[in-house]
Amino acid sequence: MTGHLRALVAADQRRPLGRYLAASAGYAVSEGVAFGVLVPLLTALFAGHTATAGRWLLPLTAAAVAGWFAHYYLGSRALRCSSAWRRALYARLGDRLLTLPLGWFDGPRAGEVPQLVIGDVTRVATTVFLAQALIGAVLTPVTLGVFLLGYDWRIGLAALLAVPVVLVALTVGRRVTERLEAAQHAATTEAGARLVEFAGAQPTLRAAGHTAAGRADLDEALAGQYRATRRDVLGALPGQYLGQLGIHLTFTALLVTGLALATHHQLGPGRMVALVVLGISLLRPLDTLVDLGSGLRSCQASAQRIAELLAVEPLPEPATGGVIAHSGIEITDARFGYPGGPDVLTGLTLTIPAGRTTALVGASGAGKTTVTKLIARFYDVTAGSVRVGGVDVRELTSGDLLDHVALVFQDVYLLDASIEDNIRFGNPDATPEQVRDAARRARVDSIVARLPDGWASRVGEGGRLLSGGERQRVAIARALCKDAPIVLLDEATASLDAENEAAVHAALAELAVRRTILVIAHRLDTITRADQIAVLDGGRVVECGPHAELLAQDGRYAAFWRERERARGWRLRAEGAGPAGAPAGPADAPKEGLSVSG
Ligand SMILES: Nc1ncnc2c1ncn2[C@@H]1O[C@H](COP(=O)(O)OP(=O)(O)OP(=O)(O)O)[C@@H](O)[C@H]1O
Repeated sequence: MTGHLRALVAADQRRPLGRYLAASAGYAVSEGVAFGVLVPLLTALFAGHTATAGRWLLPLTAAAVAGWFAHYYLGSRALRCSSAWRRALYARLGDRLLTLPLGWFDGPRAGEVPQLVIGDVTRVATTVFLAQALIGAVLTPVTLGVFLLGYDWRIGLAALLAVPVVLVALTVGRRVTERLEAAQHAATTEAGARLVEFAGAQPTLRAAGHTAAGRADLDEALAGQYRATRRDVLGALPGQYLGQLGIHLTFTALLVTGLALATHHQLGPGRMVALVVLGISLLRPLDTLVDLGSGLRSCQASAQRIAELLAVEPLPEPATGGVIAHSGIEITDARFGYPGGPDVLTGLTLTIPAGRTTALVGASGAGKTTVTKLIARFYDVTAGSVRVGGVDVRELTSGDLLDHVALVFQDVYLLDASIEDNIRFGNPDATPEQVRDAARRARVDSIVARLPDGWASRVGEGGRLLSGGERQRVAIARALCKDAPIVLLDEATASLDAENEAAVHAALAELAVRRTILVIAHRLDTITRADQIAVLDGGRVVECGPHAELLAQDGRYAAFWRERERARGWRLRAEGAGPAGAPAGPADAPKEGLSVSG
């Protein structure tokens, strides 16, 4: 066991695993001994010395019985070691996932978690079985080699010289097969992906009347898969037979050596046959050895992925954090950039007063979401500070910070559970009355009224059975249920129908009572109702104040506002004059400058 694999064995598992490996070694040697004893037994039998042969039967039987018990013991031990290792890895991964910086889940590795937990852990745990097979494939031939050299150095030497030849033949054959299998696997994956894409695009393609579009890509991928499978089937055969050819040639060479010795009366026929059989037995496990090589490489790759995740450092935090004195937030001269990227915030300063609503506006990519993530400490600023309730977030425990903050994302993720459970998720200790009250205030009760099973209706994975606006209302109810004094909210950009729009606004108004709200505002209504509006540009707050004050400043915000007013007027005219279903105008077009919709 090497490198990352060894590093994944916990201290308390080392001893039982060591015992298991030692027992595997004992078993492998005893197998070699049992084969080795066959030689004097067969020699005596061929020579007609049945009494001598009978005497050799005793150690042979003893070795066979010991081997049987060892095999049984190893089987149950392997299962126990493997499942204990799997449990320990799950526990370590679970602990690590709990302490990973929240920002990690934003990054490219987050998508690998299911593969890591399901595939990689299982693969690493099966190394226990591979290790036993590996030990057998090495130690049994070594033992046989020792016996063979002791019985007849010439046949022993011939068999040992054949080892590298057979190993090279098997390895080359295996490489050829693996390369072809990899190409075939890639082609199959590609064809599968094209098929899924083709199926997924059907509604769009049919709606646009392009039923044949996308078919060419799919046909090409299927043809590629057929070609790769054909190459694999035809090309893998020589690869597979190359190794076998090596073994057969070696068998012939051993037989010729034995026959030559027997012809020159240097070896009896019985002994010659027994030694040749022993020589072949020495070479057989090499096939397994080469097979195990590729299995072991994939286990090591899995171990490396797990080790990399376990090595991700949590953000440092104190054992006992400071005391959050109020629900105001101060961001001072904050700089931040995502790993490997340019700075998104370049010295941002913003005071978010307690109990008030602050709207963040700015062009797409200006860093509005990033500001909320720094407050919830998904990441740490690289310079400057973020203070919540007067305390730097780095001096708070993550538990304390997240107890005070509720997050309502734009792409709300709901659990595939009932609406009630989804709301309770914000506060597992909430009473049924508190849950219903939060739901009522977030206008979720009207959603419940139209669902077939009422409160018990499941919302589907991610909440797919609800509309975007409805999902956000459930998320607001969840935040109300949590009753955190600070709410960070990314308003839905999706266009909402009139009922949802009104309900979301009513829910937001409930949320704003007594709470500090930082809202990434996309709607003019939300912006104008905010106590203050912070305009982000170039990684800084360039203007901050109430709507009327910012308009009076006649700066960036005022320019944006005039633009929106013009767009709204244009839209009203277009709606009044245009044909039914005509585009509504710039209000629905991709936004330039500040990101809001009217
Ligand atoms: N996890 C991430 N890793 C790397 N870069 C990121 C990540 N999240 C955001 N960014 C980049 O940081 C910049 C600011 O992104 P952010 O999401 O904060 O902007 P935004 O103002 O909220 O934009 P929008 O209004 O479009 O949501 C963008 O250039 C974005 O590409």
